[in-house]
Amino acid sequence: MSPSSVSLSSLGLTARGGANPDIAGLAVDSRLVREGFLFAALPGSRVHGAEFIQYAVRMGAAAVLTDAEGAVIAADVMAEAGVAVIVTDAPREVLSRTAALWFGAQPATMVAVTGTNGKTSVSTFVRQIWIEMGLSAVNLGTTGVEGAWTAPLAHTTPEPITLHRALADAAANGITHGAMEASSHGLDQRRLDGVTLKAAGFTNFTQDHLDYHETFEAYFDAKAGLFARVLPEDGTAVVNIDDPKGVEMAAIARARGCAVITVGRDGGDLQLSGQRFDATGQDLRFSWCGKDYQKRLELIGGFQAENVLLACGLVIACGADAADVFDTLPHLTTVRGRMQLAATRDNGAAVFVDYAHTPDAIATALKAMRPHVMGRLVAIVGAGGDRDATKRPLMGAAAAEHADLVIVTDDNPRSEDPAVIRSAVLLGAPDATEVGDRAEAILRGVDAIGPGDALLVAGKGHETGQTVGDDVLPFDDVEQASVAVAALDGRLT
Ligand SMILES: CC(=O)N[C@H]1[C@@H](OP(=O)(O)OP(=O)(O)OC[C@H]2O[C@@H](n3ccc(=O)[nH]c3=O)[C@H](O)[C@@H]2O)O[C@H](CO)[C@@H](O)[C@@H]1O[C@H](C)C(=O)N[C@@H](C)C(=O)N[C@H](CCC(=O)O)C(=O)O
Ligand SMILES: Nc1ncnc2c1ncn2[C@@H]1O[C@H](COP(=O)(O)OP(=O)(O)OP(=O)(O)O)[C@@H](O)[C@H]1O
Ligand SMILES: N[C@H](CCC[C@H](N)C(=O)O)C(=O)O
Ligand SMILES: [Mg+2]
Repeated sequence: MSPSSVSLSSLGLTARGGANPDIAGLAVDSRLVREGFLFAALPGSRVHGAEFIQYAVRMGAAAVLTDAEGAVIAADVMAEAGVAVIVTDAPREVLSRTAALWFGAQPATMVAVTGTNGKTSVSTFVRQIWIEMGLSAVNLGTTGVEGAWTAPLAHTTPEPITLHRALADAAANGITHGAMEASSHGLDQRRLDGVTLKAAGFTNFTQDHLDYHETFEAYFDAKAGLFARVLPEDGTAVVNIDDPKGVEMAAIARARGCAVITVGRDGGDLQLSGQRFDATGQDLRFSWCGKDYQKRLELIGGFQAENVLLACGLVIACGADAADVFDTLPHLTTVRGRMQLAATRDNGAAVFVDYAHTPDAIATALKAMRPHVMGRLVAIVGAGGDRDATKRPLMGAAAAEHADLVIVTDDNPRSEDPAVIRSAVLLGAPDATEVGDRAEAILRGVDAIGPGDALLVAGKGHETGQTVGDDVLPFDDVEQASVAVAALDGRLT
């Protein structure tokens, strides 16, 4: 739990001129500053936080943490107000470490997972394995804080004050184990640099978020920060080496003296050697330290086995006995909105909801369904507004290549014109049917599936809203799928 107030120096901060006021709280947004707070005035994409120092001072800020540019922008205001000023060329990193010290406790065993796809899945499986082993655990990320203790989160990797408040609350509630997602934005903005990790995981690297990072190199460098900087030298990197970028991540971690556990189909310390699929799941064969194992997984999709084995590697890296870890596999359950069976038609055709929102995830999800499906595969896809626009035609193309029938619809158009987004997706899927209204698209998709067929509703997964402009309209793919099935099978009263 955070203290009521501590001196600036006990938070490891040195102010210009040696001022050392008591600090009563931390804020990154001037509107949240209260009497005695430290205000972190960070450079932003739209504006420099230093523009709000005057406001923060009026709210009672006792200290300001900023960079050289911020110090220049607000020099007069700060001199006149007499606040303590800390200037650093790494204000985000310093804020993370300060937040860790301010909130104090975090679960003693923490792991973080990065990669384009699979972060939520792997961190959820890590948490499920720990709980199956009798430990008190949570996962933190896109789906909020879940597990032995729950709380909502607005971001996949929250900014450091929110993150460390959540970790301290978890620790205060007796949580000893935590698995978190490290998004590329979060890593780039040093949001998790104050978290003490035992292990870090890497899933895969494909296209996403180029609107923010601009180049693949910058996107890779952001993710590599988990292994090059955040993971301590006595920590363990657990990497998927089927992805060439995983081999690079392993080399980055090894060069710093970190231990490395490799996971893969083609080789690796933890190697997946066989998979047999059926209607409700799959049987896995794999090896660890020269010993073979065979386990049942009640999960749909070949890639989920990769996620599960990466999760096993992370739990083993934290000190668990491997055989105990593998014994939990038959008890793992679907991650919310990830290859989730949402409804089944009277004719046996199944509707799955999945969070695939990148070209690679759409291809992976559809390919993963094939071995479980005898008939045709129908896909419903759409792309988000105010997000990487270059991925749109590629998402359409991935659906067209791997499904037998494609319906293009809306997925959080946000501030953009939904018709423009759909036409970009349709460039990659010219034969697709365009149905803007997502509920109608789901109804049409459900109507199209006969015996042995399956429908994949991609893009929204666990989400419960459709963001149009600034409004979030209630919308849940799982619920809509059930409604559509009930309506078409005459089960609505
Ligand atoms: C693109 C991005 O990451 N933006 C982050 C960034 O905001 P920004 O650069 O746009 O900030 P700005 O509006 O220019 O303002 C600059 C500074 O002034 C401050 N300010 C602003 C207004 C005011 O009145 N007072 C004030 O103090 C702001 O708090 C900010 O620190 O710095 C802010 C403070 O640190 C973050 O909250 C904000 O995350 C926003 C909320 C966001 O939506 N981020 C998304 C894109 C994100 O991080 N997503 C990933 C997705 C992961 C995935 O899909 O894999 C995630 O981890 O969730
Ligand atoms: N190992 C994997 N390889 C390829 N695709 C995957 C893998 N795991 C999950 N996916 C696909 O990516 C989608 C998102 O999965 P998940 O939510 O676990 O990823 P994430 O990395 O947390 O995404 P986000 O960036 O939104 O936080 C899934 O619904 C599935 O379609
Ligand atoms: N965390 C991802 C989720 C995308 C999900 C999809 N439904 C969309 O809105 O694009 C993002 O914000 O880019
Ligand atoms: Mg996620």
